[in-house]
Amino acid sequence: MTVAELPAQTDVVIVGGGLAGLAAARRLHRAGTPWLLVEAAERLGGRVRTDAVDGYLIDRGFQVVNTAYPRLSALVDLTSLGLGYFTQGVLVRRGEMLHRMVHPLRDPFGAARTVLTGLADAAGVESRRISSVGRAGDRLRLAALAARCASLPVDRLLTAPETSTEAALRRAGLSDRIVEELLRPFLSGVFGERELSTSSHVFAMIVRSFARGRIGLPAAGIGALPEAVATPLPESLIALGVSAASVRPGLVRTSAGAVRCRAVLVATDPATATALLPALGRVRMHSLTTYYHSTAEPPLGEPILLLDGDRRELVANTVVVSRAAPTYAPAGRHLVATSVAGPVVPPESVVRAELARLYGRAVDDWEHLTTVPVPEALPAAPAPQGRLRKPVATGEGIFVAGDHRGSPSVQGALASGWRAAGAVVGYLQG
Ligand SMILES: Cc1cc2nc3c(=O)[nH]c(=O)nc-3n(C[C@H](O)[C@H](O)[C@H](O)COP(=O)(O)OP(=O)(O)OC[C@H]3O[C@@H](n4cnc5c(N)ncnc54)[C@H](O)[C@@H]3O)c2cc1C
Repeated sequence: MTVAELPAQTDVVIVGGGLAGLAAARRLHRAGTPWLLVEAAERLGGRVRTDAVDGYLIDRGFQVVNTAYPRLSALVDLTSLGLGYFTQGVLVRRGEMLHRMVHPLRDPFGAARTVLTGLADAAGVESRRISSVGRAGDRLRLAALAARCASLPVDRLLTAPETSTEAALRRAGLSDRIVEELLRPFLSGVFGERELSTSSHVFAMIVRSFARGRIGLPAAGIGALPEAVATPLPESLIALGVSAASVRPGLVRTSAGAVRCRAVLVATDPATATALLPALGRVRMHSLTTYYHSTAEPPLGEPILLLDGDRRELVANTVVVSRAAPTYAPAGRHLVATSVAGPVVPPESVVRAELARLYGRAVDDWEHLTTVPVPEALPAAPAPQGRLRKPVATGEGIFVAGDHRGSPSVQGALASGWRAAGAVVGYLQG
């Protein structure tokens, strides 16, 4: 729809065309409720987008599709995305050695196989002496935790006593070593914070999806995700480049004029949602920065996340993304994505030195393509959250969705949009 065609009236105005707004539109569309979506940017997707630059696919920060997200697979035929998958498990750098940690549920007794002695393994990893990450019993405890999160009903997980993630890891009996060498670096890249102050309920949902699903990247980049959610929606009901300036019951004022409506659904980023609806209160955000490098000689032979077990607390993870999805780099080149959690954006030279240590090889000839800082990447969800699924109705026909209304994730955003649209339909029928 062009800006000039903005209707003066509709039943529901959705503000924001990220995953939450698009999921809401899908539900309203299915219900046959007239709606209009206004999106401030010139394209849909919000925080989930991909730029094609000189033959590389540069996602707006390293982020992945998890096949176990239930709302995602309900809205999108995942096979249509041409997903390239990452290896299940991770590599951990500790001193001179790289350790392979296999997926705890696939191989709960696999500690011995974290050992690679002298021989190069499938990833081309060589290690010099026998050791492992964590202490005896850690793998079994980790497997038990994963099995519990994978098998219990979600409601049970979300009504279990709530603590910080750090406290939940200690309560599960995991050793300081496995927390510091594996879990803290891994989770810092998921939460955007190293303190592990994030609610144990969010942690349980994350573990559940990692235990039940696989992670991968769409062949066309992560931006293919919102495109796929939007595919069944008529373009004539979506106004790009139109920003909502204010919302009040029955009226949305936009940069292209006012639209009267029966209900408003605010599905913007958290900061804009609070600006439009101050009663929501401020939402603190966590930051993530991704460094993209290109190389002709990839440091690993498989698509596996490499973590820093040396407690250097800078790089959360690094991965050759083009090993999972070869479309991410032009022929003869590979794309390496390296994530740093927190508001500080270290100079590329500092990150490059860390990459040389982590991969155990010279990286001087790697080309730095770009650094993508996302200061407002994920809403903070510290314990106690109380209800992880926050109310979506604010009263007088105004509704709110977004990853700040559920778990800070793709699933949280989609589910909140779906839930809010359901509430809107009920309100309009009521
Ligand atoms: C670097 C990074 C890595 C991540 N990694 C993962 C991951 O691996 N797995 C995972 O599950 N999640 C991940 N996430 C989180 C996930 O991307 C978000 O939770 C999700 O995209 C949020 O969607 P949303 O619709 O709630 O908000 P947004 O994507 O922020 O969408 C809000 C939309 O509203 C629009 N808007 C704002 N103001 C206005 C206005 N006034 N008028 C009209 N429109 C407006 C914006 O332009 C935007 O399109 C990651 C996020 C980042 C940034």
